[in-house]
Amino acid sequence: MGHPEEVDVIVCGGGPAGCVVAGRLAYADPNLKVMLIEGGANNRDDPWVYRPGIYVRNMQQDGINDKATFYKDTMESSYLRGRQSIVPCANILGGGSSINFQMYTRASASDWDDFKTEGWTAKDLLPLMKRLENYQKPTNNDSHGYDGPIAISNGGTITALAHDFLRASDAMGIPFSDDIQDLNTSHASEIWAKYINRHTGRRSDAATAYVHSVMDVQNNLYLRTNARVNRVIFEGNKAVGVTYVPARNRAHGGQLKETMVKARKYVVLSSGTLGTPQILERSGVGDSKLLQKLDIKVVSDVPGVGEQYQDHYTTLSLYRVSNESATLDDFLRGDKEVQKELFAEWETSPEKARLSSNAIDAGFKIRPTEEELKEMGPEFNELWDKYFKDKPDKPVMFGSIVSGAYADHTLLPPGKYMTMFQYLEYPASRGHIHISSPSPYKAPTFDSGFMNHKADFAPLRWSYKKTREVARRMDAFRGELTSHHPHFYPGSPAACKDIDIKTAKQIYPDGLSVGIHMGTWHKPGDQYDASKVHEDIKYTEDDDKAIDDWVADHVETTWHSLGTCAMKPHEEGGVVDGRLNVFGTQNLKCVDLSICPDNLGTNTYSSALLVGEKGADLLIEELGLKVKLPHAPVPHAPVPKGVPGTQQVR
Ligand SMILES: Cc1cc2nc3c(=O)[nH]c(=O)nc-3n(C[C@H](O)[C@H](O)[C@H](O)COP(=O)(O)OP(=O)(O)OC[C@H]3O[C@@H](n4cnc5c(N)ncnc54)[C@H](O)[C@@H]3O)c2cc1C
Repeated sequence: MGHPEEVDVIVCGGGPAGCVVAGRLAYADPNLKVMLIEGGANNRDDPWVYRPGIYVRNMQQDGINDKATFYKDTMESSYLRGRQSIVPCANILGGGSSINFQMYTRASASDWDDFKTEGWTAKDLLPLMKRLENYQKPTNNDSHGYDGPIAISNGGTITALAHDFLRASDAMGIPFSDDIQDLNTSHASEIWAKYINRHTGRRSDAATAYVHSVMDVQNNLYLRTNARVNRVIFEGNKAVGVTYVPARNRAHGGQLKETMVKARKYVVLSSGTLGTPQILERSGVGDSKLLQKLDIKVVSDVPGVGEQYQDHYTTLSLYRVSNESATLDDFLRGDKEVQKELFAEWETSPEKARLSSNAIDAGFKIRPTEEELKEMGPEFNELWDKYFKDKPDKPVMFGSIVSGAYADHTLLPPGKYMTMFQYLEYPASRGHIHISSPSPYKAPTFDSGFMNHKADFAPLRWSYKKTREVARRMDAFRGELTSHHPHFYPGSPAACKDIDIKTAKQIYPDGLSVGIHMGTWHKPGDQYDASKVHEDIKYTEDDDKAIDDWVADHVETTWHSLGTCAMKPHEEGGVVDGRLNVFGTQNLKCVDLSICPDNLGTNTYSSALLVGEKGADLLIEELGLKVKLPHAPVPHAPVPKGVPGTQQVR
């Protein structure tokens, strides 16, 4: 079917927010022509998308079929000891939801209230949070939904390591709770839920849920993939269409081959936090000084475009676990037999397969105690007083356990691992992204801003210590992988100890070299003793410095970019108003996580969907339509023989 040259609404970017907008609008009125233009490939029936357990592979960059765009800091950062950080972001239909780790969490109520925008309080948004969910876990509160298109469950399996982690966390003063995604809990642990349908064992991505579902039953949603939106076309300041180019320019020797599509009613930018500001700037909306320098005609002078880039920051620490532990390491290493077994298990019984999981089965949200606060230094305490003290629902850090090493296995010795993810939810640091040329093929100027505010070191240091104490108290703990920890002075009581000799000998029973070089290359850990009572490790100032250096060397994105087209007044650096209209333009909205004026304490897929639902409501209202509920039935990926073509809902 050929695509029309004019439609009613064009949605630029098929991430979670864009998919919600395009799908909801098209489903609301079969006569409304909606076009969704996505820079990456179609995700439909892609086994590297719908099988949950292979998500790690999506972070490989092979230059042929990349599912992500890798944004690299343009300059070396003095805050990262000269490093240039890399922020991968989705380049595929479904956006982050097609490649992400599928961890389900939600923002705290005060996060939305802090937007200070009419219609955006947590109370206003709660019905939309429910509307998007097909929640498949038992729960004891009324904040979840059951008839929406996005499935949330515990996946096919929960490892014993996760239970071990929860018990050890409890011993560290972090109580277990049924559900810490109730918008209020800020210090507790839980079985961490996943965007996986428990009936089908499939990833619950936004394109399958909102777009493929509608395209299966209606013909008014036009999907263009591998097409990069270049710019918005304006008549005066009214958006009347867009141009797009092939996502790769190799075919045309670098020449711009633009195709134009007209929009009778709206142009919606949903190209994500790093994509949307670039389209705005190429279209003449941004800081007039930058635009004039690049010879781009100014449509609206909005200096906030591309500013206030935010993320969450993570460091990962790796621990050895007992050889009996169930982990994904052999699968991830590429052991052919194990891969065959796990893929076969997933094919035959996806509802209980090990691959119907991300192996991230438990986690916690934490706030420091008064005692801990005293050790976190003046910069963080100032931030605490301003930001956290009066908002008891805001956690400072998240921590979660991966049953396996989230790492490049060629860099690791043999054996089994667990990874502690510790991530900072409300960093004070800020970055920016701006185009460096009017060409959509030229890399932008990007500064992630990671760690450029000193207050961000203390919570990362604190949570490293906290997760280390949890790890040491776990039954499966068998040492620290020293290469993936801070480099403390060898004589410090805080110095890491690696695998104990007994566990090492189990790995290489006939090995002749196990345990040699003790004290130089290998400082072995103590042999496992179930009766051991653990004392907290004491850290000196030098030890803290070692942790801070390690943070600077290794801190990285959690892929939770937001904030570059903030919803706040123009004079305060805002880009959109409360109805998501871009200042100084007509018929142009931004609907994705770029609109967040402040951070959200959550893994951000839930929030991207929510912003999409809110944007869809605003558009549907302005078009004089009504949202059609429930949404179109969500298809399987791919439809297996003898199984109904839709996912079951509760
Ligand atoms: C590797 C990774 C792991 C993550 N893990 C989790 C997790 O476990 N749990 C969680 O809750 N969240 C996670 N997230 C975050 C979550 O997926 C994102 O917050 C969410 O996808 C953001 O949605 P969005 O709609 O704002 O933008 P995006 O998802 O970034 O979507 C933007 C879309 O626009 C397209 N695009 C960009 N520029 C153009 C252009 N010029 N023309 C056309 N199309 C364009 C992109 O290809 C992309 O599809 C993860 C993200 C990543 C990348």
